[in-house]
Amino acid sequence: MNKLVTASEMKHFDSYTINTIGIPSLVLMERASLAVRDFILNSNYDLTNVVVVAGYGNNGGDGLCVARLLKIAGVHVSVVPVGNSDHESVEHATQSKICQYYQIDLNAKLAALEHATLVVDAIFGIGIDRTVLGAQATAIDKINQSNTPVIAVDMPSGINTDTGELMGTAVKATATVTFAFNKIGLTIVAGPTYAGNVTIADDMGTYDIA
Ligand SMILES: NC(=O)C1=CN([C@@H]2O[C@H](COP(=O)(O)OP(=O)(O)OC[C@H]3O[C@@H](n4cnc5c(N)ncnc54)[C@H](O)[C@@H]3O)[C@@H](O)[C@H]2O)[C@H](O)CC1
Ligand SMILES: [K+]
Repeated sequence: MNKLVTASEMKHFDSYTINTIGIPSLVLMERASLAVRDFILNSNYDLTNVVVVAGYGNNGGDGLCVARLLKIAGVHVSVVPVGNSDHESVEHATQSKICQYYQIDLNAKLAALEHATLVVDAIFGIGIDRTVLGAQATAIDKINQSNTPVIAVDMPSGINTDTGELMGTAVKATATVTFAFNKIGLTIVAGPTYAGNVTIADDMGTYDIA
């Protein structure tokens, strides 16, 4: 039975894996993104036009990595950036630089959702810590209005990792691929409804220091 973790427990396992054991964060990001890519490629979703909606943290970094991996697999994919680029994480910047070598549109507009056949939600993961407002709330509402299948990266954006509560608004995902361990917030309150079918990518290599 896969354990259920909180955001802080997950962050503790991540940092132990990265800083003590020595698996680089970009390696974990690549393994997480490969799990999302495999889930998508092994599914029956229409991959004619995949749109990744990405924040500027590491959840967004995963989204950029997924976009690259799908492009390499021959999928037509574009990225809609959402949020404040001043808050870009180091890993997100690295993934953004890599994507530029694969001719991926990293500045698509939200209007791209009107023609998407599949949406990848990479706005927020376990780092969400306050009510969703502004550009991120607009993006989430546009995703929900698009009536397009949505694959959430790690968490449906807007759902609190620990409580399962809506942080103002949240992506209503068709399916969620969550990393290493299941999250408490995916199993209670609004989590199950907004997560859809949950797949746990439990072979990430993230160390479980019980
Ligand atoms: N567990 C693993 O093995 C791996 C997890 N990864 C991915 O990293 C994210 C967590 O990334 P992080 O940068 O800590 O946070 P987020 O990307 O979720 O959020 C970004 C950033 O946004 C700020 N924020 C929080 N709430 C709000 C809000 N309501 N409005 C605006 N901004 C907000 C806050 O500062 C956050 O830091 C995890 O989910 C995985 O997807 C690794 O990449 C791969 C391995
Ligand atoms: K997400």
